[in-house]
Amino acid sequence: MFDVIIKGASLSYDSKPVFTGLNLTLKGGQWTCLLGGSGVGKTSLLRFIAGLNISSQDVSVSGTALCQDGFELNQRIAWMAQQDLLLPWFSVLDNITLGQRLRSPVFRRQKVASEHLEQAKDILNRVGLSDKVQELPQNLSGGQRQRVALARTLMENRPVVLMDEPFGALDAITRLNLQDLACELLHNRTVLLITHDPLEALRLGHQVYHLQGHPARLTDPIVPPGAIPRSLDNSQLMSLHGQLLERLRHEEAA
Ligand SMILES: Nc1ncnc2c1ncn2[C@@H]1O[C@H](COP(=O)(O)OP(=O)(O)OP(=O)(O)O)[C@@H](O)[C@H]1O
Repeated sequence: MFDVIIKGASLSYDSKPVFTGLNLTLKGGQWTCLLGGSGVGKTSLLRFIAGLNISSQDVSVSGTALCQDGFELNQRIAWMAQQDLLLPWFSVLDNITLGQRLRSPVFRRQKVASEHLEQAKDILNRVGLSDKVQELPQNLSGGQRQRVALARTLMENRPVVLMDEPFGALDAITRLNLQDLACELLHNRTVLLITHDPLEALRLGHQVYHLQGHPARLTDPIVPPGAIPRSLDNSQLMSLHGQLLERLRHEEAA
């Protein structure tokens, strides 16, 4: 397992800096959670790490995001967004194997290769959707759709997973269940999770950072005790939650 090291990350849109000189290490095989107010630059930082912010006339980018072992980072990343981004005319199976099919030679794209079919069925089983293989996304609940999105992320089988508020639109119980499932299935991956929810960050994060200010900077990390996903009946967690909410409230007001 390798760390992902972000050094001197700077990004401006139309000469307005969103963040400058940010340093952050995503520890290999651990979850790093990033909190921050709307518009502070969380998604921009995720895009920076994924190499999706290309310098142009309006966007200026500098700094590096590198794997500690020296290999290219962008081939090792899977991305999970808040919207499930499922194609409505494709079945669950076709949606989660889309990446594999797009990477096959053109004449084979219509059909899922047998090794991918087996892998997809195994993953759908693990996310509890083995009875929805041929279903269209419109016939699924919000939680089921996000489970398909998680299955698609797992199909990519990448060691680094960038998650942009993937549970944000779900009800409280579905959200807790999906947090637990993601934790189990992404065990040993290096995960960066953006969330607006301090409790989610404290349940899932080995390290929890807060991005704040203009240009944005990272606060020192909080390192909650215990294995993830942390239980909600853990009094230490609830006390940290209270402290973190107070801290966020004061920092936002400052
Ligand atoms: N392509 C763009 N061109 C110009 N400005 C942009 C562009 N993308 C984002 N911004 C601006 O950069 C800032 C950071 O945006 P970003 O999407 O990274 O914030 P965020 O913290 O992810 O917000 P949210 O939590 O609301 O999704 C915002 O002020 C936004 O308006």
